[in-house]
Amino acid sequence: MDLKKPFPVPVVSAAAARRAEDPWYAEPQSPVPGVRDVVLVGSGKGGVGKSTVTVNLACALAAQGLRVGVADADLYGPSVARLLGTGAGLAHGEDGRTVPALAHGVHAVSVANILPPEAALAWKGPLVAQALLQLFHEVAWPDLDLLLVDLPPGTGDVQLTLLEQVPVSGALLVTTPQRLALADAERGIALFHELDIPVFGLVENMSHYVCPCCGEHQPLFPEGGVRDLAARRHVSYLGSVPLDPAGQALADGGTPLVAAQPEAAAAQAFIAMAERLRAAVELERRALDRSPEAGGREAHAAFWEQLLD
Ligand SMILES: Nc1ncnc2c1ncn2[C@@H]1O[C@H](COP(=O)(O)OP(=O)(O)OP(=O)(O)O)[C@@H](O)[C@H]1O
Repeated sequence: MDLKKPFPVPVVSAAAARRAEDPWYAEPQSPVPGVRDVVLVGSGKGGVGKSTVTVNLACALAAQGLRVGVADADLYGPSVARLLGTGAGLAHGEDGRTVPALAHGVHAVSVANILPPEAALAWKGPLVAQALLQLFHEVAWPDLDLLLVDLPPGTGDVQLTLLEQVPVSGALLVTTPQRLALADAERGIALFHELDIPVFGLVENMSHYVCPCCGEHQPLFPEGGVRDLAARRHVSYLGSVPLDPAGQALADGGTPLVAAQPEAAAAQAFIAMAERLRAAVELERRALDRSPEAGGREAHAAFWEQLLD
């Protein structure tokens, strides 16, 4: 490969290019059969714990009685199957559709289950879109209250494709407290807001360490940045998750902390966040019920503003 040549990836995604040509462009959105709410879990940067947060929130929501699924849309680094311990091979129904794995009360499918692993990294625009939509329409999802979608980090083609083609109830963003991570998280919020997708909140991960001897909270980075970002961009702060080395070891073995040690400080943080997320999804539903048609957007925004005041 000639490294002096520009890397042959378009700067603007295929979806964004279409959008740029025609500001009114919108692909038809087809609902995911049987799924009530689709909630995206995003992050500005990679490695901030987005997949860890996704599977632990899913386990917590399932333990609270919701029917929950996780769709791993992280084409470039799918890790949900590993984190839930579901392995790579999935069954297929008589109609040929993939049947999600069930682990810790959570139904899960990863792009890694559907695609040959070597293919995904080399894919661009239309193929990415095609693969993603398979995840929603060629999977035999059972009836679900909530389908959490683990996105790749950043604000790229996957996000735009999903937002154009799958009806999404809202999103949450995971970040660590470092300033670089915060700057990218802010871009993520901006993308969702620009596309009128409610942001249910910010999750602060690996912010502190809880001493196992005395229970003291020791901050690992400068404090307050995530809360400030949430306030500045008018989104909820869903809470902070401590760095938990034991949880990390469990995750590597395919058992989410919430399932293995629900009493651990990090697990308790996930459980509390799951309750806040549930409440936010319900509020969004009520807001939509009040303003179901286009043109009711002001009523919808007013509803949220009133709650955030
Ligand atoms: N609170 C935590 N305490 C300890 N380890 C954590 C915590 N959160 C995440 N980790 C660890 O950090 C690593 C990265 O987490 P994870 O894969 O969830 O990040 P990610 O944001 O989804 O990454 P990417 O999107 O780049 O694939 C993993 O090894 C995970 O176990």
